[in-house]
Amino acid sequence: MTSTHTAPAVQPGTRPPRTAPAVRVRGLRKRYGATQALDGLDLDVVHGEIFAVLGPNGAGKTTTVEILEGFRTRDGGEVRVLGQDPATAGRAWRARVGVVAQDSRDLSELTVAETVRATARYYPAPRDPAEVIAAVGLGEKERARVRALSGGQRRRLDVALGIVGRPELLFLDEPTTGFDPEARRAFWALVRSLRDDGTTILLTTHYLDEAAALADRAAVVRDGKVVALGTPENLGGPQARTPVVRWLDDGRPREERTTTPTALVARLAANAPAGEVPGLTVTRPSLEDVYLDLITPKEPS
Ligand SMILES: Nc1ncnc2c1ncn2[C@@H]1O[C@H](COP(=O)(O)OP(=O)(O)OP(=O)(O)O)[C@@H](O)[C@H]1O
Repeated sequence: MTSTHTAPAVQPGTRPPRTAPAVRVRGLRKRYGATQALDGLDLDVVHGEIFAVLGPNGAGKTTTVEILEGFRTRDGGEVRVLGQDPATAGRAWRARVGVVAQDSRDLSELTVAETVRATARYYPAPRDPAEVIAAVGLGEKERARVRALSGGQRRRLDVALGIVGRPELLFLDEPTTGFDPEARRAFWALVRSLRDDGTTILLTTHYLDEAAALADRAAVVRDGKVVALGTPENLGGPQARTPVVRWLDDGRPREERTTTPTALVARLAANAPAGEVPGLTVTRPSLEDVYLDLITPKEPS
């Protein structure tokens, strides 16, 4: 059972507006043995936006994010994160970057409050640990030992540890895995409040509704390359969201994409026996439909 909570706004920051991109990646390459994990990946993340990286298992999302975080080496390509190369950037740079990695950290004997306070000490201008604990909905658990937390609560602690240093840029790698629906919505409110506070956020997620709800822009990665880029509404281009009319013609399935589905349905109805078109449906592709289409390898025509 998860406690009810709303995400309070994080204190407004006073960062100056920036014109340089927060993240700039050109031609990123990484190979593990026979696997070409990244194959010339390009990415730009603008200051102050929530940017989602989408893609199937093994597409190269975590490899990309960990190179940007300075935790993995690259074989080739240019990378700038907050103006520096993460491969050589020092401690001052690291203090400006927040990381919520896929794997939970193991600090089992400490309490939630001790863990967040200990992490805050590493940063020059941390957020108030108590406020951060409340913001992630762990207020009632601050005296609990980390090992006694549920999986979803531990994930929220990961988020608290990622934001307590008041990062300019926050990496969230599949942050809501294991959250119940209410906790996800509270987390989304928290992420939006961080963005409104001026934090740039790079998010990887398998939840298309999460990307649609949060992202200002999204990239779809497949086979180590970006195959589509845009806002959640226009990803895949205008064609991708064109309504699809499906019906049965003498028992055989038919479908047609059209910007004037009403006219097509009227034509079909006029020709149908007794005016009923068998198996008729009209659907407007969702972000999930567009995404699944983008990641499906196409047969060469
Ligand atoms: N340390 C490693 N050693 C060998 N191969 C690796 C290693 N890390 C990743 N790979 C391979 O590189 C490719 C990209 O992996 P990566 O973890 O970046 O994908 P992902 O998009 O994050 O996947 P997921 O959605 O499953 O987290 C995969 O084929 C993976 O098996």
